[in-house]
Amino acid sequence: MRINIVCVGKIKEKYLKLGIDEFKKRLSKYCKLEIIELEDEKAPENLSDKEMLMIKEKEGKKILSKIKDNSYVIALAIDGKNLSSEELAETINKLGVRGISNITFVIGGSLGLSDEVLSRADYKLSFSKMTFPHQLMRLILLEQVYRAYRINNGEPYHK
Ligand SMILES: C[S@@+](CC[C@H](N)C(=O)[O-])C[C@H]1O[C@@H](n2cnc3c(N)ncnc32)[C@H](O)[C@@H]1O
Repeated sequence: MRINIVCVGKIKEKYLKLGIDEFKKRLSKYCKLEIIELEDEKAPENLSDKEMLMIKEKEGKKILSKIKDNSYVIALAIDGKNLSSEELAETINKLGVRGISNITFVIGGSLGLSDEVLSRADYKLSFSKMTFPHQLMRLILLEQVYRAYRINNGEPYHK
C-alpha cells in the first residue's frame, strides 16, 4: 500500500520533527510512505472572511494538484466522522482488499481545508471535536497509521 500525506505548512518544532521521523522509520516496514509538504500561504491575523476563503482555495488547488486520480482520499476534518484505531485499521485493510493501493490523507493549514478538497475526499476523518495544530496533527496521524498496521498484523503495541 502507498500512503501519502499531503499537508500544508512546514514542521518548525524540533520535537515534532523527531517524532515524525521516528514514525516514518517505523512505517517503512509496512507501507510506502510519502509526505508531501506544501508551502502555506501567508495568513496575517486581520484577514477578512473573503481573504481567508481565497487563501484556503489557493492552498486547496495546490493540495488537489498533488492527489492522484486513483487515490482514495481521507481528509482530516474536525467535523468529519470519528473512528476507533481498530476501525481505521479495518478501513485500511478493506481498501487493500478492494484493490485500492493508494491512500492519501490530507491535513489542512491554519485556516483549514477548502470545500473543493473536502468534496474530493472519499472520507472525512475527525480525531475529535478539538482543534489540533496542523503540525501536531501530522505526528498524531502517523502514529495512528502505524498503530493500524500493528493491529492489522496482529502485532503487540501499547494498549
Ligand atoms: C489548525 S487546524 C485548522 C482549523 C480550522 N479552523 C478548521 O476548522 O479546519 C489545521 C488542520 O489540522 C487538521 N485537524 C485539526 N484538528 C483536527 C481534528 N480534531 N480532527 C481532524 N483533523 C484535524 C485539519 O486537517 C485542519 O485543516
